[in-house]
Amino acid sequence: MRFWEIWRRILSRPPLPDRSGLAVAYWQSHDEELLTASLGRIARRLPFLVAAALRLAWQASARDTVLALAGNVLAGGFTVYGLLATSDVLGSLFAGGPTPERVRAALPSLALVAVATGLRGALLAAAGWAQARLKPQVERLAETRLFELTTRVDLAAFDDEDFHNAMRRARDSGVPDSATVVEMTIAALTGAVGVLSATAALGLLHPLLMPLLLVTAAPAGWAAIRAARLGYQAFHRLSAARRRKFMLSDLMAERLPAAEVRAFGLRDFLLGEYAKVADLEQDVQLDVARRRTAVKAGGDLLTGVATLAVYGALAAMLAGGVIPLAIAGTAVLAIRAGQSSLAALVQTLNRLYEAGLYFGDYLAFRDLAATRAPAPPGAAPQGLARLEADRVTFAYPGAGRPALREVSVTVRRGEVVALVGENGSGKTTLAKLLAGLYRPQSGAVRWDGHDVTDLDLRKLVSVIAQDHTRWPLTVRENILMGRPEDPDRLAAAVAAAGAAEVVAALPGGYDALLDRRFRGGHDLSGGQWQRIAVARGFYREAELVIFDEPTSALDARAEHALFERIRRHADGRAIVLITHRLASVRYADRIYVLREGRVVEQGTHAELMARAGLYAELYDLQAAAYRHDPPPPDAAGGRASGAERGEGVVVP
Ligand SMILES: Nc1ncnc2c1ncn2[C@@H]1O[C@H](COP(=O)(O)OP(=O)(O)OP(=O)(O)O)[C@@H](O)[C@H]1O
Repeated sequence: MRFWEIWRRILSRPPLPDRSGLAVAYWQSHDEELLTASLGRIARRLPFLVAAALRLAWQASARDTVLALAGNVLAGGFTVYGLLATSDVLGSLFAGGPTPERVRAALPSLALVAVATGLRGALLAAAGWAQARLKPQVERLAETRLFELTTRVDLAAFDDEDFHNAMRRARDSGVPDSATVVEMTIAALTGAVGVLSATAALGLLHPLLMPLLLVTAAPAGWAAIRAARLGYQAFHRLSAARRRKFMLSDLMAERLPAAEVRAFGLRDFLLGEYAKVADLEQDVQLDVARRRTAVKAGGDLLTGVATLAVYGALAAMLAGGVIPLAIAGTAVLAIRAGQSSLAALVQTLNRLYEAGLYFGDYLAFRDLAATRAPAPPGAAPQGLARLEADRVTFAYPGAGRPALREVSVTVRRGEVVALVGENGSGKTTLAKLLAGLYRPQSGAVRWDGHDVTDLDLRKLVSVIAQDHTRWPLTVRENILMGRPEDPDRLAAAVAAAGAAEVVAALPGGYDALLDRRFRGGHDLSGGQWQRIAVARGFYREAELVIFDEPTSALDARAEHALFERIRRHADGRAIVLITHRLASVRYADRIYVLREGRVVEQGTHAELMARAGLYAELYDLQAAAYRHDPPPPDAAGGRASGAERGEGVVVP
């Protein structure tokens, strides 16, 4: 009574110490449904996981899968054969007559035992070799499939926290465990064949012996499954915490944030945040270790009791004359062989079950990602005459309010269309919708009348993003971005972006590696990086080119030159330009002014100035700064008189 009480208390889960509210912090997600799934439901899931793993193995290498499976099954057949031959050996040895006679009579069966053991060993070795070859092939296939999906899902999936958590689980554990599941499936099959062989041998010796072996299976099986489940629950509970830990470790140990960490004295703050997450992780892991130990001890104890009962039953059968001594002797061997196969099987099932849960995450992520993958794009349009956003509304996943509401804009071939507005007004979001990177929740973006979601725009759109990626590649690769090299076009794009002197100054020129983390790597200034990013945009020769703040890091001369080139670049293509430098949009064919996700004004510079609205107000503020004027009266609401407007003002 007392034992059960103590054990029950060890197994019960005490509430985790909530250090600074981390256990319920916003980034920590729980999937209650998975955590509370019954053992029965999970056990029903195993065959599905095994089938999925074998399918993956088959696709990775059919030959190695067949060899691994067939080798193990055939080896099991030789186990039965060897045990039956052993029974004959014992029968001959326990028979009456002089000892040399009995040994001689046992020799043929002994030879058969030796042959069966040798063949079994050879088959297991061949199967083991096939299994070892299978592992890296399966892992590679699983990883390739994952990255095929992560690079295909729509951009909005990356703004979704649930998607991120699922991706992290699939990547960190699902992929390595896909190979483990395959390995354990084959090992479980080997163990099962071993147990079945021993059971079959016992059945052939005497049918009553058969159930005895299975009695020892129940407690160990229970303990294995329960322990695996505890481990998985801990992993799941820590999924979001681990993601935050990785993020914090990047902030503390990566080159990019290193300067700000020092400049802002963030060391103690970051270490403190890290300690909170690490404490939580440690608490959960210790809790699981404690409960796993209790489960294992209980399982071992019950297995010992069951083994005692089995040998007791065997002794009773022998004493009662139900089985002869030779059969009892072979039965002991068969039970021992069966038990060691059973122990291996339970261990394997334990690992299979545990890895299967993570592999289940991988499969679930693949399904989830497949639902987030856009339909295969249709044909690529031949050119572009008119691109139009028609009353588009778009909200980011989980965002309270839409970033764009009922926005309509039009860009025609040969035009430069500018999007202006204050921070957060929706310019970048609109540009991404125009490029077909996000899908609007209502309304449509049409490319010559066709919805962009039905078109393959990959070769027709060039986006020079505000937060462009600093690819850790060579200068050449940074500009070509996987396109074939055309030296003339490369030189023209680099010149147009004002990047020629950047390339010339780098040792190695186009072949210079732009990543200081590698030996011989270089880094560029913010403005130099921006020139490379602009060259990347020019190189693509797209029908639609989107420049999102292309000059934010450029010096005045480079900025002026770039806007001139952008205007020239519009010849034959459509340009969307996002910038806060309003002097540079004066020559745009049309300007759309956004405020809180809506287009509040549109027209040419002259029309918008005459309208005396938001655009004119922002323009005057900038112009006044360059003229050293005091800001126009009532800068927040009204604006200066028409005479004060910046038509004639020289703004760099
Ligand atoms: N990935 C995202 N997930 C959720 N909300 C976002 C995301 N990106 C932008 N937003 C929100 O959408 C709104 C519009 O952002 P957007 O980047 O389009 O503005 P913007 O006009 O380009 O601003 P800026 O001038 O500062 O570049 C903002 O309220 C912003 O907080």
